[in-house]
Amino acid sequence: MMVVRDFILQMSSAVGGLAMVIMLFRDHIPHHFRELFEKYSSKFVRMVYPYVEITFPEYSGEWYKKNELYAHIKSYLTGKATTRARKLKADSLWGAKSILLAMDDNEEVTDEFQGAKLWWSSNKIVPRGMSLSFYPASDERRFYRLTFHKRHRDLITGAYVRHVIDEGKAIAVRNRQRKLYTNNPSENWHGYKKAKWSHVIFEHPATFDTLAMERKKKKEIMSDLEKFAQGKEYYKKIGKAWKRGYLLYGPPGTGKSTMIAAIANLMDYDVYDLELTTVKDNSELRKLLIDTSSKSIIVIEDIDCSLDLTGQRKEAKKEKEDDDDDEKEKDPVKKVKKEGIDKKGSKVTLSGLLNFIDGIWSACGQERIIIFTTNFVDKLDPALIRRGRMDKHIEMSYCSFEAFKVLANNYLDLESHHLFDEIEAMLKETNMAPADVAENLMPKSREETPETCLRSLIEAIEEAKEEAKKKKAEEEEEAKKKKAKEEEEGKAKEEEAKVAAKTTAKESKENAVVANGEMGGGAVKDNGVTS
Ligand SMILES: Nc1ncnc2c1ncn2[C@@H]1O[C@H](COP(=O)(O)OP(=O)(O)OP(=O)(O)O)[C@@H](O)[C@H]1O
Ligand SMILES: [Mg+2]
Repeated sequence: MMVVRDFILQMSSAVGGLAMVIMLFRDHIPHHFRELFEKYSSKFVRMVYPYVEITFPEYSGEWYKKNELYAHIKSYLTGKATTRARKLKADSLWGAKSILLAMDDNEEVTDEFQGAKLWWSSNKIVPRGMSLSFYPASDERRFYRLTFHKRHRDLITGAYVRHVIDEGKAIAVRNRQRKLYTNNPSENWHGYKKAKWSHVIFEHPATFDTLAMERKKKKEIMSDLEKFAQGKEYYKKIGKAWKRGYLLYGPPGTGKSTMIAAIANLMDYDVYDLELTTVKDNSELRKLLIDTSSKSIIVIEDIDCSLDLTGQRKEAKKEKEDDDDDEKEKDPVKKVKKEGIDKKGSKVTLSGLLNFIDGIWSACGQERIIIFTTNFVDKLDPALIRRGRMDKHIEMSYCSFEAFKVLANNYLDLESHHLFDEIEAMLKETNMAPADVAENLMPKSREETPETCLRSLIEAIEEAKEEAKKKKAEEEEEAKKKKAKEEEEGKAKEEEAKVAAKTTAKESKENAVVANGEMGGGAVKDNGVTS
């Protein structure tokens, strides 16, 4: 069949060549023959070449978004190429057990579907004038071409394409390595390494089982996630984009990052770790968003430190700084500092970020979770974390006894121990982050036993308790001093005010005397009384 098609292809190109020659002499053909000629020549070509071609480009749309169809076809053809293509390209997947063999450029494989034969070819368009280079050009355009007989048009454009997509998706899931992405600075969005995101294989071992947290809270989060994963139809019904926002807040070392890894592992999602400070402006932020895939978690860690997101209050401060501009112009050091900040700093604004989370752009792509983490939830603008944007607020707290038991089980394989009661009482009185508890529970040498680890934890809690006491005493002392100072300042101000009032009274008296003296020297009123 392949030979027959090649023959037909050659024939049709010969006919095309003939048509070209005729076109050249077209002007010499009498006018009334010309129309007839054009009509029948195209009919003739269609008769001789009864095949239909569909192309599937790698990038499509105005912003060259990655075409998901292309990715599905690639996965689908990976299976076919391994057994049928002559020229294969080994796609290495870091961390994968085996290499993936894909069709090389300009290679062709045949496929069959319900008795219909079809051909897939892998192509690329290299822009003209491109010099020979080992690396692919940035504007190289890749695409797959599907060719089939026109009598199978309905079958291929309907059932077959659906079959390719489903099969491609299934193959992708089987070969899938979850990825951890981070955004590239926009200077790297062009050229050979053009990509908005770089990735490594996601291999974090944290799970909800290993997460130290109260069982009830854990269960609640897990069922929220499961409900979300099954919510496709529900979100459609309520007219909401299929995404959910989580805000994880709490002191350092309480497991916020660990929780993100556990969520990714539970949901089987990719993770996009967005470094906001390298995003120049809102438009870049939007481009990054549309380049993320479905079934993913978009994370912004330490959101309070990432940007100036406290909104209006900071604006006022900025205005004040602008007022000082004259002064800065005079001081060269201040001037350089100010210009440096203006040029380097990210111009992503609060409203840009709000749009990123739930603007109309956020609906492109589906099944996405957005997670913010912070140590200082009170610092954030309420607009940023209101429900609907950050749907679920999760407090990651200091280690409770229940959380400790999970850690003891993880680190020491202990379900119970006679020291547990003591630890329970101590943890009630002292705040200690799970990270610190975990560090103490981890045996550092062969000699260490569960008992010694628990004892070292008890010591650490005692130390932390002492430390907290000392800190509290210092704070109280500081507060006392501050109060005394304020009182002293208040008294001094009062004294100053009294002195000032006395001086003013004295001065006004003196002025009155002077005025009287002047009036007495000559000003006589109508009634003859001097004033
Ligand atoms: N709740 C927890 N369950 C299990 N391990 C924890 C938990 N909290 C902390 N850890 C341990 O402590 C380490 C630090 O935790 P993690 O990085 O998740 O804290 P964090 O809350 O993200 O801190 P930061 O606010 O400083 O980013 C982790 O590698 C993990 O081993
Ligand atoms: Mg963290």
